[in-house]
Amino acid sequence: MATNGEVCFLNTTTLLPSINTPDGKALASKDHLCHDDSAPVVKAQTIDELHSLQKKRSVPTTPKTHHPDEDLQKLHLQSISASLASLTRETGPKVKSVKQKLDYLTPASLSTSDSALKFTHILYNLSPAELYEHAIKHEKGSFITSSGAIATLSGAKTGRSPKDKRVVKDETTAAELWWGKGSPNIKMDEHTFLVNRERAVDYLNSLDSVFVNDQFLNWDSNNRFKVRIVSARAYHSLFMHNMCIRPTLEELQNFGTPDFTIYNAGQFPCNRYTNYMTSSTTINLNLSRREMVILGTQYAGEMKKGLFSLMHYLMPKRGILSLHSGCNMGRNGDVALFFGLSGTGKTTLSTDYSRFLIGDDEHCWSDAGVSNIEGGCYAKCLDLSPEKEPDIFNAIKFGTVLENVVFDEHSREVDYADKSVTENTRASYPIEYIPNAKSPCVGPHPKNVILLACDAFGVLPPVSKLTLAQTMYHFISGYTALVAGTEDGIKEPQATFSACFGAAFIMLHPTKYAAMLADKMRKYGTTAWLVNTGWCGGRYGVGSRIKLANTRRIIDAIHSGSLLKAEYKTTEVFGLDIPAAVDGVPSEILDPMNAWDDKEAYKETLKKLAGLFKKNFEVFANYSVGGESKLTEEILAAGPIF
Ligand SMILES: Nc1ncnc2c1ncn2[C@@H]1O[C@H](COP(=O)(O)OP(=O)(O)O)[C@@H](O)[C@H]1O
Ligand SMILES: C=C(OP(=O)(O)O)C(=O)O
Ligand SMILES: [Ca+2]
Ligand SMILES: [Mn+2]
Repeated sequence: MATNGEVCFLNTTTLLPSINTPDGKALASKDHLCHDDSAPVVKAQTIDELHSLQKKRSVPTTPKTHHPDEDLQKLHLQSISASLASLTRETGPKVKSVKQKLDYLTPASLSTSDSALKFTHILYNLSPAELYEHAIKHEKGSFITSSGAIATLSGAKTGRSPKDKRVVKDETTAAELWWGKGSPNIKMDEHTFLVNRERAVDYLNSLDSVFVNDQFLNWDSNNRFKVRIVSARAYHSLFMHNMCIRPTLEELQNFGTPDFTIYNAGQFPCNRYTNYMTSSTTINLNLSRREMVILGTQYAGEMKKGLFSLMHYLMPKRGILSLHSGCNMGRNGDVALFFGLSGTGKTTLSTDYSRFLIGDDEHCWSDAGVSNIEGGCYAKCLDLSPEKEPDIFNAIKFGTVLENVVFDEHSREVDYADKSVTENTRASYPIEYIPNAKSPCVGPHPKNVILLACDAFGVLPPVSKLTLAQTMYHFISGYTALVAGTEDGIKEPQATFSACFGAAFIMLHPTKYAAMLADKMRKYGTTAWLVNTGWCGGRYGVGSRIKLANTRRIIDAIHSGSLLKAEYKTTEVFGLDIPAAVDGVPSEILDPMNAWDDKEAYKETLKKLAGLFKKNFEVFANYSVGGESKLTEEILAAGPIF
């Protein structure tokens, strides 16, 4: 084919109409043949010139070459270069931003390897439109859907790999972190971390270009952190653009050195012969170096949840509680937190058209109130419908990353019911894509905390009011039960217990977070509720999942304060206080015993679940919560009795 300015002749010249030149003289002598002079002529002499007219000079989100403070500019580039330093490139690669044609930084040492001679283009804080183009040009499986979102594949991994997470155990972290049975922190040593870091950095440097995102964590301006994400895929860069807080141009120019850096070399495996590695996937956290390395998984959620782990270490040091929770606020300033494991409804229920969204997944509770850690949401898309979840549905537009969804090859219409790739289909979008998101994403102390459990056993009541001791018991337990397989036939629900509703992300012993929660709830007079977003009227296969509309009415009654005034009775075994009536909800479902036809089956299932709770709690029985023996005793007594 002909390229730029070259002409390729086809054997049809005799059929061609006359051609007008820029000066208006027709090339062919035959007059008036397809002669069209209605359109003005472009102001360009060459194709290159024409293309250069297309892009208007903008204020890039990148610190500019002609930044008034050249020293600052240079420091910034050196900092990016330093992030990518390795043994073969002592000062990092020669950094070049493709946008700006910057002078290359010359390495201090002589070039000793091919790697050191090679340029690596830095694609720095690109816009969503630029990232779309990169993804579509270079990343197989990237497509624009009919609503304007970008569909992508996360590769072999479509969910997190908690068994492949490693945390560096050094002198400091040995003493500070929770290690051993039940802990998510599987140790690795500093040397092995450096081996993996080098592997990731060398991989990234071997590419023609890498993406660098400089962004923030935490909307609480007194406790904000600067993060840098170095990645190889436009998908990862756009995902983090959406999920972290996006800096203003001014904030970016004064960014300086990041507090924490992620090296995402997810397409490249770790070497499984390396010490401490048990597969070709590894996610490594080094708190002393303030770095994270990802090898062998492209699932983008690892980055956001890795940063969340970091916050679970840094925040408690400052007396701030980090929580795996959604958060929203009513018009009167009443804040609610929604705790729960994956799939229990944090994102769905915190996104509520009648309330302000503060965040869907990660929050801090300090003496100043609550703050979102992130700048975006990460919603499950399976069976998403515009009727049931309009705000999330409408957020899936230009800029949104749609992971692992299936779409029509022609219309690019997404089929949200299709789980051919995975059940864990996801949408990542900036929080402002939700119309009533609050900006900044902060709020006063919570009036209510709502513990969500999706109970596929169907024995937990749709709603119950908790005492402080019960709140602690259920917070430390972190229960949910989902159904394992989707193959035909009824499958036994799988009970999951995950301390603090996020055991995969906590860094300290669960009782540390629980003590802080108890302390804050007492101090600020917060009420706690347990809401079952799972089955009622029988276990999975017999009963059915409680309708989202009913759960929403229950949540509305909590927010409005009307549920506080209801009449309560106490259930057997779990000793939960359940209301007799909730506005708009059929009363017969409120007591799970009523809802089950087979009362014997109910009692049996109830005891079975209670037994699982008891067994899970055994490991915590010897720990005191916040050094308060009275509270510890109360918590132990707040579990099921049978
Ligand atoms: N009664 C219900 N309450 C909450 N979610 C429900 C309910 N019934 C069905 N769902 C579905 O369950 C899923 C909850 O997932 P999500 O809100 O993303 O959980 P999380 O954010 O806690 O991981 C959504 O797909 C939602 O549509
Ligand atoms: C992103 C995640 O969070 P959640 O499912 O709670 O939304 C995850 O657990 O990978
Ligand atoms: Ca989760
Ligand atoms: Mn969520």
